[in-house]
Amino acid sequence: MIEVSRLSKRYGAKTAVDDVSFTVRPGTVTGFLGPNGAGKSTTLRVLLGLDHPTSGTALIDGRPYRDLSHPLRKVGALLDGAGPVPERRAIDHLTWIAQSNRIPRSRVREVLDLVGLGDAAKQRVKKYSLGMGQRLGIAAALLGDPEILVLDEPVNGLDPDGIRWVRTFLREFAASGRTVLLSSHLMAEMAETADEAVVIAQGRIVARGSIEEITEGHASLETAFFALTGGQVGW
Ligand SMILES: Nc1ncnc2c1ncn2[C@@H]1O[C@H](COP(=O)(O)OP(=O)(O)OP(=O)(O)O)[C@@H](O)[C@H]1O
Repeated sequence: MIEVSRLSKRYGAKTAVDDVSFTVRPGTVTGFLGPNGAGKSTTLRVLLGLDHPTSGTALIDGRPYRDLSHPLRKVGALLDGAGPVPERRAIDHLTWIAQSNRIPRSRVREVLDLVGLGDAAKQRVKKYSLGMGQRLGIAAALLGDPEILVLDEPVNGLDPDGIRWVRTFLREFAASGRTVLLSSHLMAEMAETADEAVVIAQGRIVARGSIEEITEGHASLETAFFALTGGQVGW
């Protein structure tokens, strides 16, 4: 369970996240939606202990990320910009993460097979396509066989096959009773993948609930989104 409660984050005079509260329940895929600059990445960074909140809390099973005894076994994360060293082979990249987190080496092969990179395990990461890179990021998030996945824009750059693969994977992951929080700019995709959504604009929550609740009275999740966020440009 993820519980964000009255979370605020200011950078100098700029309020990036303003009194944000929401929960993400096990067994669901929850979409985190918002225009550019809305505060999604900031919220996820605080949740993952990469940044300190100005006030409020972001807890994972009742604890801040930094207090988890085996963080990778509890939460797997894919954030923008946290890529592997391009010269490294994929298998070495994952082995390094596994070893530094006391995860058995055998798990590296498992996650590579799980994301469909088994045959490309020994290629250098710089030879990977964008889609392969995203799969490798998801493989890294899965190393600890976590109960919770937190993914920032996981389908960015993926082709339709790749997008469908991520969707099916996340649906199955949640169906097994685990928890998924993912941000995405792709409304149609989010409507297919998520059960619940949290919509943020200018640092504040403007809607949360099931996709059906948020879409009610609108032609689609996308039109609901534009109505809720004031049709801000930048999408
Ligand atoms: N380190 C920082 N210093 C100053 N301002 C920041 C910092 N990080 C984020 N911000 C500002 O906080 C606001 C929220 O940014 P954030 O990256 O969380 O938005 P986002 O919803 O993830 O947007 P995007 O979809 O573009 O990634 C933005 O106005 C951004 O410029």
